[in-house]
Amino acid sequence: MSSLHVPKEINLEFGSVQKLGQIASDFGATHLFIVIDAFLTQSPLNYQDQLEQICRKHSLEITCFSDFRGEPTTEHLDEAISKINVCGADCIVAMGGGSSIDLAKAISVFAINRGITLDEIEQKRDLKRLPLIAIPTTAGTGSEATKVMVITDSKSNIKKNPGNPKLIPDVAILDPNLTMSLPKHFTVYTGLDALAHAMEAYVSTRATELSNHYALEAIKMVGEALPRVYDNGKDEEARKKMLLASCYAGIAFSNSSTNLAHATARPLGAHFHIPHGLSVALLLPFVIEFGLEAARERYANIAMALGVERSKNKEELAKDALMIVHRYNERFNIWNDGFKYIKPSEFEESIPTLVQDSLSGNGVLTNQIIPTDADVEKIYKQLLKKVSQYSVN
Ligand SMILES: NC(=O)c1ccc[n+]([C@@H]2O[C@H](COP(=O)([O-])OP(=O)(O)OC[C@H]3O[C@@H](n4cnc5c(N)ncnc54)[C@H](O)[C@@H]3O)[C@@H](O)[C@H]2O)c1
Ligand SMILES: [Fe+2]
Repeated sequence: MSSLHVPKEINLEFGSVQKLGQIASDFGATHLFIVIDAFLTQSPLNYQDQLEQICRKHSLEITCFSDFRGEPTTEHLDEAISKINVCGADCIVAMGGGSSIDLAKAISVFAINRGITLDEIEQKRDLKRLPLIAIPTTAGTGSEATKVMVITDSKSNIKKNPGNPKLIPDVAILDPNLTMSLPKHFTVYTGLDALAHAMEAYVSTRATELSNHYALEAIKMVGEALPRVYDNGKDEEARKKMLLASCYAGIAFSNSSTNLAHATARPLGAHFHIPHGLSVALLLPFVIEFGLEAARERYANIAMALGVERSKNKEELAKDALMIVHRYNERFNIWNDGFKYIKPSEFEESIPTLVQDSLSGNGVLTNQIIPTDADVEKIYKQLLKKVSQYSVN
């Protein structure tokens, strides 16, 4: 049976952030705890001021939490919980990329479940949380529509990603205006993350008819819009398409799964502080190569969604899907950017740990072929070889 978990409401339009006050009032909220990326509170963006104005019109009290940088950790979460315990807000709003939305998801749970641990969240069927409204400002994670939150445990330095359908935000507000300021490099990192979500969801052994629909639509939209937003960040139509693609890709993987590209990328984020989208983009081509034979027909369909001519045979089409992803990495400077974070000798020494961390979670169990330690080691070595070529250029 195919079933689909999605937010109760998704708004997609330029200017839709203006609806926040009304949406929160409809929940009966009186005091919003706004988790906002620190960068977005600064001039010239001043999104915090904009939110305050929108909320004032509806007589909503607000408390902002923006004391965090980078991807969220349990330390950030503890600080936020201390703050919300004092102000007593009754609704959480997230504005930012996946980092802000995931932190907001965690706050919505930990604010009313004293003593719960990240590991317990996945198992708890009747998980309660505060109402949650998500406003993404990157087009990549789709966290506004997913049941997953990614938080690094500050003690173990492991990126944890508990999933529970109760974590899906109640409302997603997709306002493409908010993504127009995203710099080129984050535009492609996050855009390739969305592509990876959709591709991995589509080739997963947990894929369903419903998740496949969202996955293929997302792949098609990324293929059309990502090169356009890379060339011109002010292309409004393409920005809107990327935001929708990211949301669809989120729905796809949240109702199917991600796979080996995410399982191998997560330790790169934790050990080398590589931005999430970049770490996934660096590994995706090698992971596709590993699974190409086993999921040939699926990769052929992906190639067609990316616009490759249908007259080719399945084997050629599947290889084209791989070639397109390699081409994106060249065109969007992914290898060069990867080299800024990966120092070859340090990376080589870490490979055994990276392999162990990738295989320690359940992230590889839905791969068409379950990889061995040696398979994962080979994937990291392929990446090392590739970025090493850039060190001499
Ligand atoms: N919950 C999920 O379903 C899910 C899925 C994939 C990834 N993730 C997690 O999400 C996090 C990454 O999120 P992300 O890729 O969206 O990046 P991010 O939220 O970390 O933001 C990346 C950078 O972009 C900046 N930024 C954000 N919006 C901007 C805008 N409109 N204009 C200018 N700058 C802006 C931020 O300040 C930050 O420096 C990681 O922790 C990753 O593991 C979660
Ligand atoms: Fe991702």
